This record gives sequence, C-alpha cells and structure tokens, in this order.
Amino acid sequence: MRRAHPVEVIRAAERPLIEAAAAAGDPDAVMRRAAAGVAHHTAALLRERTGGVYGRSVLLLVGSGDNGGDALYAGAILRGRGCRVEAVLSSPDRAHERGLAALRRAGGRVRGVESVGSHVPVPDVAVDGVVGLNGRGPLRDPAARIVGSLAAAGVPWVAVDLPSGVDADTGTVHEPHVRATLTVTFGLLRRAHLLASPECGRVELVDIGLTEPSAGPDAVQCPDPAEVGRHWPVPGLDDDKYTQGVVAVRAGSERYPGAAVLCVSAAVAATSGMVRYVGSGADAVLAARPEVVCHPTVADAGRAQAWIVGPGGGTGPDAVADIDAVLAEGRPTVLDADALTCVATHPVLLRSATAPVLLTPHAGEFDRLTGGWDRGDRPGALRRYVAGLRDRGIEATVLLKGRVTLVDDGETTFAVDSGSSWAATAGSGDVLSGIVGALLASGRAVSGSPAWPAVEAATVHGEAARRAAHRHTVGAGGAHRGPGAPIGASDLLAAIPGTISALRGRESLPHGAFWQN
Ligand SMILES: NC(=O)C1=CN([C@@H]2O[C@H](COP(=O)(O)OP(=O)(O)OC[C@H]3O[C@@H](n4cnc5c(N)ncnc54)[C@H](OP(=O)(O)O)[C@@H]3O)[C@@H](O)[C@H]2O)[C@@H](O)CC1
Ligand SMILES: Nc1ncnc2c1ncn2[C@@H]1O[C@H](COP(=O)(O)OP(=O)(O)O)[C@@H](O)[C@H]1O
Repeated sequence: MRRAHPVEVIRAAERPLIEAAAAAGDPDAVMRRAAAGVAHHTAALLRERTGGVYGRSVLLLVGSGDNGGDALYAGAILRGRGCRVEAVLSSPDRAHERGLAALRRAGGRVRGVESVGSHVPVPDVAVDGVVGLNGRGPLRDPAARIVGSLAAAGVPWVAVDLPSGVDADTGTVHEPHVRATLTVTFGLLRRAHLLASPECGRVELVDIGLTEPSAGPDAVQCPDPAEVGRHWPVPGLDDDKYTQGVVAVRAGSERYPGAAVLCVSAAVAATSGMVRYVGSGADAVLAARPEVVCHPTVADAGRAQAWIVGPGGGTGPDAVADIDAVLAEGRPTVLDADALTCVATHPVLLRSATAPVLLTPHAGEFDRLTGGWDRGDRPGALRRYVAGLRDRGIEATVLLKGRVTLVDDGETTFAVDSGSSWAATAGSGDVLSGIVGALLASGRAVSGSPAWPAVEAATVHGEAARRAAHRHTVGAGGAHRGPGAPIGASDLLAAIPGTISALRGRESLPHGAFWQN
C-alpha cells in the first residue's frame, strides 16, 4: 500500500531533520540529500533517453524558494558528472543563494528568465524547480512560457518534489502546469502524487531520513497491483457456488439491453460462484452468458450476498421501487448509473439501506447527487459529500470515476490511476460495477466497508483496459510494445481473466504509475 500525506504532515515530519541540520551548522544538509536524489534520477533519465550523462545538456528552471534550491544543488552535481548545466532564474534576486553559489562553483551557467527571450535553448532534459510544496495556482509567466516552449519541443521534464502548477494537497491541475516525465520527491509521498499521478509521470521517492507517520484521516492510499492480485478471491477446497458468493444484478432495459450484458458478464468473469439477473434483458444476458440464473422480479430472486442495481436500468417508478426493494434485502449493494439518478431525485431511498452501500458516479452523476461540486478539488468534494451523508445517518461509500478513480468511505480516501485512458469508453462503467459487485458478494468488504473491493475492482478495470488496448502488441516475455489501439467495453471485459491472472502471478506489468519506489 502506498500512502501519500498532506503538506502539514510532511512539514511536521521534516522539521526535526531541518532543525538538527541547522543546529549542526549545516542548514542545507537535508536539501543536499534531496538534491543528490534529483541528480541521480535525472542522470538515469538522461541515460535512458540519450544513452549517457557526460556532455548532455540540462536546463534548470529555478523559482524563489527551497524547491529552486534543490534544483540548483542537483545542477551542481550533474555539472560535476560532465553535463552542460544552465539555470534560468524566475526571480534572480530571490533565488537560493548557497545553491546558486554551488552551481556557479561547479561551472554551471546562470541567467535571469527575462534574458531568455523568445528563443529557448532546447536541452536534453529540463528540471522543474519553480515551486514545490508552497506552490499556489498555475505557473506564472515568464516561467510558463519556457515550460510551454520546451514541452512543445518534446523535452522531458523532471519535477523536483511536484510538477509546478499542481496543488500538493488537492492534486488540482492548474493551467498552465508542468507535465513531468519523472518526479523526484523526498521522504514521503505528497497527496498529489496519487491524486494527479498522470501529471507526475514516474515517481521516485528519495530517502532523506524521515520516519513515515501513521496514516491520518487526510492521507490518500493506493494499493500495489500485486497486493490486489494476492487477495483476489479464488475457490477453496470446500467451496461451492454458493459459499463463494452469489451476486444479483438488476440492470438493463428495452432501450439499454447491452448494459445488462456487460455488467453481468463482468460479474461472471470477476469471481467464481454465481450470478443472478433480474430485468428485461434476460434473453440477451443468457445468449452471452448461459450460466446466469434469471428471475422475473427482485422478490423472486433467490438469496444473494450482494446486489448491483442500475446500469441501463431506467429511472421510472419500477426502477425506484426495485432500488427500495433491493436495499431492504439488507445485502451490500452497488448503486450505479440510472440508480444514482433515482437516488438524486429520491434521496430518501438511501435511508432504506441496512447494509453497506457503494455509489459509483461519474462526474456528471456526481453533479446530480451533489447539486454541483468543485471539480478543482475532487477529493475534498468527495469527502464532503460522504460526510454529508453520514450527518444524515447514511453510511455510504462513494467511488468517483475518472482517469484517477477516487474511493472514500468517510475514513479513508483511496486513489487508483488507470495507468492509461483507454477505459474511457461507453459501457466501461457497467463492467466496473459488475466486477465490484462480484467482489462484494465474495465477502471482500473489510469491516463492512466496500472501499477495499471498490479499489480492487478499479485496479483490475484500469489494467484490463490497458491490456486490451495492447493486445496486438505483446512482445517477448509478455511485455507490451507499441502504442496500443482503441477498445470498446467488450474488449475490456474480455481482458478481465488475463488481468486477474497476471496480477495474481509474478508477471511484471510495465505500468508507469505502478512502478514507484
Ligand atoms: N522543507 C524541507 O525540509 C525540505 C524541502 N525541500 C524542498 O523545499 C520545497 C519547499 O520550498 P519552499 O517552502 O521554499 O517553497 P517553494 O515550493 O519553493 O515555493 C517558493 C515560492 O514560490 C512562489 N510561488 C508560489 N506559487 C507560485 C507559482 N504558481 N508560480 C511561481 N511562483 C510561485 C511563492 O512565493 P511568491 O512569489 O508568491 O512570493 C513561494 O513562496 C519542497 O517542495 C522541496 O522541494 C527539500 O529540500 C527537502 C527538505
Ligand atoms: N480519462 C480516463 N482514463 C481512464 N479511465 C477513465 C477515464 N475516464 C473515465 N474512465 C473510466 O471509464 C469508466 C467509465 O464509466 P461510465 O462513465 O459510467 O461509463 P458507462 O456509463 O458508459 O458505462 C469508469 O470506470 C471511469 O473510471
């Protein structure tokens, strides 16, 4: 499990180290440790991209604070390894003095940003030391102009601590900002490393001697895919179809029979056990998955350990009555798609729930549930909504979909980056609800919270999409090669078994966001 902390926790953990260094008469000792990590990983990136370090060119974009200090000290080390290093200072009179002196001593060039003009020299690698923990809002000009120009020229960016323009706590991505190929951070992951992971690229965590505090309520957590694989339910010696968990699905309509097929098929693929179906799409469901047991009504469905209600299921009086009936069964329930619209119009429905409920909105459905939310602060908006439900006595967990899917049960925020955006395709949400419902039926809810199965399902879902998009480009040793190709939700569905198998095994997945150390 990776844990990422809020800025105040990071500052508190760093304080004793900084104070000890200052007391020993070496106030930059911690900064130099951080800078050594930046230099090490920048050199590794140079080797990856250009085949060497000596003679390569590095541009440092340096702001007015300690983030710029890290970059300057790192530049001095890279100069010592034979790189041509040029620092561009966004505020020449406020740049970190001792860092600047170190770079000059090592033979690095220094100039003010105003002197760069419209012709920005194109280096092999650029280092973003504009702002880190203390950054607020978007990158400002003229630094923003240089970032834009080098990004357009395809120069890879190494972000020191955090990409500038990305908020450390909320993960808000302001425009303009740095989109990093590599982010080198220190001691503890910052929340933005998980909340805005696509902007961070590969994240390298450098040991600067900090002790990790226990995860507070504002920590963001993310499981390793191998951990998800390790806990995936498999049939035991004494299991039968019932003991592994039966999931019942109320989905589909005359208008949307496909939603039922996708959801039910995903539930079948995700676990063994048994899937029941209630709805008007029984013929299509049976044609796709003859092992599914169909029932005419919710009341007629036999026992189930969990329910999924909503994909393509309609929003009329029948649908509302069925949600009420399912919640009254007292089983863990996933409310997705149309069921969320019903809940938005009839919030009282959630009061019928006596067992854990998981709501799985996309951004538009979350709009309906909340009446409008602050899209710049996804984790904050999610936490406030869950807390508001709790204030009304409703203990629901919410999964907010997106490239980075967030899950919040009121105690913990989880973030799962799909690792690619191939999952953004119609019907893919129906597949997700099928997977998570099957996991809930298998008893994967920990202490009654559906958060963990939701996180596991999102992990498999994102990885299945990525594998599906690369299915024609598998190279030697199973590694994915090539750029991938568009997929539909059925392709994602078909990739679920292979994904579970890969996560359970030792196969290594070349997945940027997953390979953080
Ligand atoms: N603490 C530690 O122990 C260690 C810390 N370390 C390092 O220190 C970093 C934190 O350094 P820091 O506190 O000096 O702040 P930092 O992020 O450099 O900001 C500086 C100033 O920038 C400005 N600014 C704000 N927003 C802006 C924007 N959008 N665009 C342009 N400018 C903007 C704003 O000043 P303003 O211009 O608003 O007056 C702000 O005060 C941390 O991320 C890590 O890298 C490591 O060495 C390890 C040990
Ligand atoms: N940019 C993106 N990158 C990766 N995954 C995405 C992205 N946008 C959406 N997704 C995922 O795709 C799925 C879409 O769900 P949803 O919008 O409910 O689809 P549908 O209603 O068509 O089934 C969700 O699991 C979501 O997390």
